[in-house]
Order: sequence, then C-alpha cells, then structure tokens
Amino acid sequence: MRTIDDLDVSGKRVFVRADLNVPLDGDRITDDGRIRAALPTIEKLRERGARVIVAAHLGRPKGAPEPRYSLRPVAARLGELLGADVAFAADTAGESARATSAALADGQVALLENVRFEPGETSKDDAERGELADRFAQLADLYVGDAFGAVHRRHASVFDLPGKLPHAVGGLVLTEVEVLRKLTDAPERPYAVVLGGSKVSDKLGVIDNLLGAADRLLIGGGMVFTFLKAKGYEVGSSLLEADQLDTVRGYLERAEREGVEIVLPVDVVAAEKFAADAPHAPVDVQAIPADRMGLDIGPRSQELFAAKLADTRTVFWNGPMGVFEMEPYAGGTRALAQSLIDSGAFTVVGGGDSAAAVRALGFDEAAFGHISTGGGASLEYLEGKDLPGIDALA
Ligand SMILES: Nc1ncnc2c1ncn2[C@@H]1O[C@H](COP(=O)(O)OP(=O)(O)OP(=O)(O)O)[C@@H](O)[C@H]1O
Ligand SMILES: O=C(O)[C@H](O)COP(=O)(O)O
Repeated sequence: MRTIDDLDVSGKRVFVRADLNVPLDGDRITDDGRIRAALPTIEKLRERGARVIVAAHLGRPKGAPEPRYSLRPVAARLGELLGADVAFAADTAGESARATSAALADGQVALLENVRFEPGETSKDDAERGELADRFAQLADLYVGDAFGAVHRRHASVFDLPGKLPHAVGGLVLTEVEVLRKLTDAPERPYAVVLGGSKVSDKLGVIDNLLGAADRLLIGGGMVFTFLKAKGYEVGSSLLEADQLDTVRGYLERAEREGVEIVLPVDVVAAEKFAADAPHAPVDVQAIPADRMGLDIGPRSQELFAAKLADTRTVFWNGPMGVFEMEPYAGGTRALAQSLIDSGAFTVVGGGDSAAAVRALGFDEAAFGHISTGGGASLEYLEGKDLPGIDALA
C-alpha cells in the first residue's frame, strides 16, 4: 500500500477522507478527539504544499441536508487546531464544493459539507455511489484514505473514490491497524472483550466471530437487554432488538459449548424515561419494572465486571456501559474504565463515544494502551472481516 510519503503532493489537490464524526450538543463539539486524530495527516500534506480537501460524515442523516448534521462547527474547530483558516463548502460535491476546491492555494485546507447529505454516499447501488465518486474525483488530483472509524463502510467517499484517483493510505489508518494487529496476532490471555453502546444491531453480529477469539465477553450498554430478554427476563422499555432474540440465544448456546464466558449485568439502573432528571434506581435484572428503561449497569454489575477483568492480560472495550452523557447513568462506564486500568492488562478502547467517555469522565488517556478512533471499524477488524475502506487502498 502506498503511504502519503509515496505521493508527490506539492501543488496538487488532495482529497482526504477523514472520520470527523464527533459528538455534538447543539453546535458545540463535546469531544474533539477525532478531529485531533485527523490532524497529523492534514498537517503533513499542508507542509508539503498540497491543497487539502477534507471530506467526512457526521451522524446518520438520510441522504439529504439536515442542519443539525452540518459539519460547519467542525470546520471551525479544525481551523483552530490547525491554526489556519479552513474554508467550508456549503455543499458536498456541488457548485460550492467545486468553487472551494478551485480557490485553494498551496498549503490551504477546505472541508466539504457532510458526505451523507448526498444519497449516493451510502447507496447500495454501485452506479449511484459511482456517480457521486465521479463528482468527488473532479474536485481533486489525489486521494488519501484516513477515516479509520469508517473503513468498514462500503461508501462512495470511502470505497469507490479511491478507485478513481491515485491514492494512498493515511497515517492514522496505519497506526490503528498496527495496534489492533496485536489483538489478533496472539493476544496475551486471558483476553476479554467488553461490548456496550447503542448501535446494537450493528454490533451484535460481531459476537459470533469474537466467540472464537476472546476468552470472556462482557456485555453492557444498550446491548444488555436483547441478551436479558433472550434469557427470558422482562426488560421494560429498554433498548431491544426483538428480531435478534433467536440469534442471541444461538450465541449463548455456542458460548456455553465452546467454554467462552459471556458475562451479563446482574443489575441495571432503571429510569422512568430517557432523561437525566427522571426518577431512577438500581434494580436486579430479574425485576426490571414494565414502565422503566435500563440506562446503565448497576453497582453490583460494576463489581462483577471488575472481578472478571482483574486477571485479564488483554482487553478490548467498545461502547459505553450506559448513557454516560447524563451523570446519573455514567457510573457503569466510569467504573468499567477504572477496572480496565486496575487490571494492568494491555487495554484498547475503541469507538467515538467510548473514547469520548473516557476523556469526559476525566481519565488520563495515557492510562490505556491505545484509544482507537474506530468502534464498529475496530470490531470488524478484530473479527477478521475485509474492510472496504482499506481494501480499496491496495
Ligand atoms: N442502556 C442504554 N440505552 C440507550 N443508550 C445507551 C445505553 N447504554 C449506552 N448507550 C449510548 O450508547 C452510545 C454510544 O454507542 P455506540 O455504539 O455509538 O459506541 P461508540 O463507542 O461510539 O462506537 P462507534 O464508534 O462504533 O459509534 C452513547 O451515546 C450512550 O449514551
Ligand atoms: O462513529 C463511528 O463509528 C464512525 O464514524 C462510523 O459511523 P457510522 O456507524 O454511522 O457509519
């Protein structure tokens, strides 16, 4: 694979696909970790006289502009961090993008509007994605793939565009892959994987493959409730993937057969509604009231998880244990992060929100082996799946 050092970028327009999918509160960026992680590649290109056109997605808009998913606040933050103006194109691959790209001088940087405002970006139809990739290709001379967090997506800006321009892999993708390889090539055992978060349907599938790799699987976050329901418990109004119950039963049976331990919470913090000020209390998982939703793992589960991590030598963690953005439901995630540190294991934390949680809860990033920008992407890498955004760079 070519790296950016192999490209002659001086005076060229370089399209950099980055993962700038940061958490926002209104138009305030609550964690800029992914923007910081994107800086080295952009800075290196600028220093070498490239005209840098950055493209990224934010959230999951449905192929049309939605103001709350605009990348405009990200352009401002990127400019602050670079210490340089970042031009912002008001569209993704239209008139504004073309004019912005044409106006760039050597060493200057522009950010395009959210690529997911274009229906072609995420389309299942090759021709539709190809048409958008053609429009992207007109904006630039070269392509750099550096969106590690999105390399598992077969999307136009990640997968199709590199086929249309001379391309190279970015430094962030290289670093991430190098660290994750330590987890796939002979991890020190016991090796535990901790899964949480809210992208349940995305991440349930990985469990099947992880059962073959990890010694222990700890489940928290929104994923818990599909497991509890599969075991016959009532889960009230908690997040539930009802169509996955049979699949999950299959995982539980396979884990039992193969001697992989699946550790589930024994209690959860159950709230009246999805709000910080809602009445809430820890309840045993056998006794979740019908009108309550589980928004965090409970104190007994925190202890159980700590005990199950204490002797591990390698841990991969993706997905917060609860709705950590609201203080009443942050305890599980805070306790889990501390247990990881206390274990002394080689720890990798992956995912936009998981990494943000570690920082928001005041942990020192250096206390973890590696903080990855990819959640779903790291999981798919660990599963050994082909990653379209990496394959396309070969
Ligand atoms: N019990 C729960 N119910 C609802 N939401 C939950 C629950 N537990 C955690 N969450 C939410 O999960 C979200 C993070 O999940 P997500 O799967 O996106 O993780 P991630 O680390 O960002 O991974 P990725 O990078 O793949 O997006 C947080 O915003 C958190 O509030
Ligand atoms: O947050 C992430 O994991 C990446 O930015 C990819 O986002 P997606 O899951 O919406 O494709």
